[in-house]
Amino acid sequence: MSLFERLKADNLDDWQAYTRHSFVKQLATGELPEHAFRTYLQQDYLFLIHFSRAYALAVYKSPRLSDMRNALEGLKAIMDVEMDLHVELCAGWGISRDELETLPEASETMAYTRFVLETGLRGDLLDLQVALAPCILGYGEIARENALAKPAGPAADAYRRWLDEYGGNDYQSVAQDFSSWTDQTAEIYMTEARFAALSEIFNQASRLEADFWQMGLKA
Ligand SMILES: Cc1ncc(C[n+]2csc(CCO)c2C)c(N)n1
Repeated sequence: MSLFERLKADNLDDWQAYTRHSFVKQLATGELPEHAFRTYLQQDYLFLIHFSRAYALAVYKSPRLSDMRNALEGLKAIMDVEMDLHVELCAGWGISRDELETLPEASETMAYTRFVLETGLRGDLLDLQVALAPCILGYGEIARENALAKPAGPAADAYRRWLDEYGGNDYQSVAQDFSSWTDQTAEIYMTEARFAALSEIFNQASRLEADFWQMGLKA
């Protein structure tokens, strides 16, 4: 069993409150109001800026050169692929890259990103990877569970594009590689005594993910 599977099993209720959140369900059917998605995506752009910093911290916290390379690949995937999706979708609403960068940051965005950064700063690479795991593995799971969804309505194209991005083979292998990389780090740092503290980090990050969806819904 991978470390991720153990963490998920230990936090199943909070995990599903995140991955099966009504934001996700409404996105899959197309019922999600477009302004909810737009608010989410704009905040997510700011989120990804700080997530890039967290991956840069993962380079710094890497015990081996191979870990540094994995962290660097993750950093590049966010800055070269994922942020472009946001820019592309926001361009469809007439919002430029410059405007995205200067948006006021919501407290949900601040809470989640600074939690991840702080967890990485005070801990080792394994703590940081566990704080990143709900984000990276959750989106992979959400896209898989909704692979057959056919969103309807005015924002259907944007919702389909979003689901395809994370459901595609490229992203699915990013998620799989991240899980394997975390298992490799666990071989160095994991002890049974640490599991409870790691599970707490995983739980907090999963709840902050659910809050992030809720921020979009309440917009
Ligand atoms: C709130 C929030 N949670 C998770 C992701 C997904 N995500 C963030 S970084 C990353 C790795 C890219 O290789 C992925 C998939 C997101 N965008 N926003």
